[in-house]
Amino acid sequence: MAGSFHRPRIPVWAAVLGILALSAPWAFNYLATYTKPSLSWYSMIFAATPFRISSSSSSSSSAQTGGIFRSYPSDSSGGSEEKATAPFVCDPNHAYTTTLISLDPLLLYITSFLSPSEITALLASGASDFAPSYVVKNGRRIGTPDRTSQSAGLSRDDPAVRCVLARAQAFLGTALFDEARDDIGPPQLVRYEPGQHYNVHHDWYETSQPPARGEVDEWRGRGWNRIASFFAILEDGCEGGETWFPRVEPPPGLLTAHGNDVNHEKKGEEDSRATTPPIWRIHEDGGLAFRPVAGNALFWVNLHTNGTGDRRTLHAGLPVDDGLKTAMNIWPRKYYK
Ligand SMILES: O=C(O)CCC(=O)C(=O)O
Ligand SMILES: [Fe+2]
Repeated sequence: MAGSFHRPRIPVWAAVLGILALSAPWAFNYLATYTKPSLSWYSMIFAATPFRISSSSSSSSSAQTGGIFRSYPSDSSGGSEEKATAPFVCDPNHAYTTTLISLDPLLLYITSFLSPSEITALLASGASDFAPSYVVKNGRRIGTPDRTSQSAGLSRDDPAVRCVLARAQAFLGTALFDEARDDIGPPQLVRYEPGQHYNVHHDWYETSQPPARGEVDEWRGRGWNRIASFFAILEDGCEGGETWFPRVEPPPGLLTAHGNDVNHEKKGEEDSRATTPPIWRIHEDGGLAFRPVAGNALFWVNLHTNGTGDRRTLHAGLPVDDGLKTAMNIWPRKYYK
């Protein structure tokens, strides 16, 4: 019959496949939004799927931290996507300045220890490896409510990591670092979200640490301890999160010393000197507290000349109240006879 209408026949399997294909992106968005998966199954599925769900933040690159997708601000020195993905180039003449905070124990404040491009590269290098931070007790790694941040080990094969470690090693000089026997140590990133902290502690070990299993090198086969600490800030978009040294007494004039107002130079803000709080201050419970400023670092010596730990290096990462703080730890190892 002319004009009769024939309904097209769609096989049931084709209809089911079609519905699945249409709903897959929505399902992944739902998972990403309403679950906080630290689970590797999620990342595995996400990596395998042909879909990419765009982040709500358009002006930043994204990285994965412990299964949670997080945004980093784009490099202020770069900006375009092309620059962000350009290979890292180490500047062996990178300039920084130091302010002597305390002579005994030795504590220095280093301004511009890291450049913006180094920060970008270091964040990218550790981005996928964040896991709950631990402490080492009796040779074992344990989680503790004293340290609630997330940490990510950094590969020493990464060009940016190598570049910064070479700078740290040069900083130590021959007084603190013997190239033939000491080791700059495995570096790590540490990240604090609101409420996270690291209670008062020292970075040195009560007893020197055993060498890596199977180590036969004449020096590296001996015991070691952390001679010094570098604590460099990568991301400072937070309230709170000061690094506090309760047993370091400020020498006279320190609060108004050069270096305590450098933040305005870094950010290029003419009038921020009036509105930006100083970088270091006297803490209400004694000692000195340092506000996190990206690019800058604290450096202190942990051990007495006889190799025992200096208890005055006690310090804490005070709780981050809001935002995010990310930093890099470098703990040079001194090997002992
Ligand atoms: O977060 C801080 O301010 C200090 C961190 C620290 O002391 C450490 O990681 O050993
Ligand atoms: Fe520490």
